[in-house]
Amino acid sequence: MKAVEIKDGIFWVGAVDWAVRDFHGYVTPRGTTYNNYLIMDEEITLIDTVKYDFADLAIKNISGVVDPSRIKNVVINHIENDHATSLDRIMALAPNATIYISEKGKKGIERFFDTSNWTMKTVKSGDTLTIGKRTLEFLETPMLHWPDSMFTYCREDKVLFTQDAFGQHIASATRFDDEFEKSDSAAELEDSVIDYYANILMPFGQMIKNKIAEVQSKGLAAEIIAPDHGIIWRQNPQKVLDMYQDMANGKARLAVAIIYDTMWQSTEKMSVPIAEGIRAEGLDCRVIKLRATPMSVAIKEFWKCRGTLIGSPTLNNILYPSVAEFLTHVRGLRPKNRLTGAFGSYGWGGGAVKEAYEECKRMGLQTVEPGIQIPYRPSPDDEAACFEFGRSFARQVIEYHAGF
Ligand SMILES: Cc1cc2nc3c(=O)[nH]c(=O)nc-3n(C[C@H](O)[C@H](O)[C@H](O)COP(=O)(O)O)c2cc1C
Repeated sequence: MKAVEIKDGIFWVGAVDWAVRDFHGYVTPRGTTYNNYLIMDEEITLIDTVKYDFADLAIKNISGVVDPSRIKNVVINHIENDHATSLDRIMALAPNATIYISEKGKKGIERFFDTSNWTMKTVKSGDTLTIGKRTLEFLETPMLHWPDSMFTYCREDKVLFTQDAFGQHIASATRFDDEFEKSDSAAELEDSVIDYYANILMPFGQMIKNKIAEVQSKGLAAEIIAPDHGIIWRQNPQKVLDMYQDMANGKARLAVAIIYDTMWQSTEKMSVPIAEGIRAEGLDCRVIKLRATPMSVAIKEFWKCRGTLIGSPTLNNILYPSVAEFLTHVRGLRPKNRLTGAFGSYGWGGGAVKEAYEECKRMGLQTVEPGIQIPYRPSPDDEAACFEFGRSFARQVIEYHAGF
């Protein structure tokens, strides 16, 4: 994709990665993009770089607008490998450029490159850089989602460059929200925003709320939100701000996810009447077998639903490994405002359901107890009990949801 002007004199000069399917363990069925931006002013300024193996593409895009040796400033909003690892290639072309970066970003970038010949200036919230007609203002956003992270705001054009925040893993020939909604759909864009938030930003809800408030209180009104992945928000930047605000407030669907695994299908057999019980109370229900589903999809579905039932057989007294992996992954994401329960089949002593509850409580999630455990194969009576368990859980999810 060639450079695309996103506002007079401001160009997207990134790269589309159509092929990536595993992004540090996160499944990206639609690939992704590494966005960076070139501002053509008296001092030509590059905002972020791209993942190292896309450096040639990005440099080609920059060269389509200007000779890269003329870049005067490089702003690094985030040092993660997919955004800053072609910085050496840019600095080789523009060795006299000055890098603007947060203090923590500087310390981090020194772990990636020999920076001894580079000019680096650290910036903090409120610092500004005048590049000609335009002034850039920096806003540190620590832990959104790394300690070094910051936003850069172009005052005159009202463009907010937000690195990973408000991004999505979508490779597309379209660059903007309005274009993508026409070529694909608004629903797909929304789902990608939720997917990204659930898998990357879930732990940082309170910080997100604080930062959105800070952006508003500082009057950094954004006509364009330009993230480092996926689609750029120009038609309706408020939409993604509202979505983030809602998710940070714990918004969820009044629905239940059944997330399970099974060795010999008994736990799976239990999931059927449980799902029917949930439906009998009028709730939507998603059933997800872990080894048949990418982890990031299971996490997204967990996050979307107000209630989740964890299903696991007992293996050697404990949780089935894929279920344990899922719960460990979710624990790191520090979920809030979700109701949980557990079920499973066992042979003799059991143990998986007890462990599932322990894990949910360890995360501080509210639980519905007891769960339901069936020795070996569920009988028709057991299936009836599973149906009632599903109904009862759904009723409690409805009650719990009313508190939001
Ligand atoms: C290798 C192996 C280890 C097992 N370990 C235990 C155990 O420690 N405690 C127990 O109660 N059941 C144990 N079981 C029995 C299973 O939990 C039981 O077969 C259960 O019905 C399997 O549920 P599933 O069909 O959903 O996989 C074990 C089964 C296998 C295959």
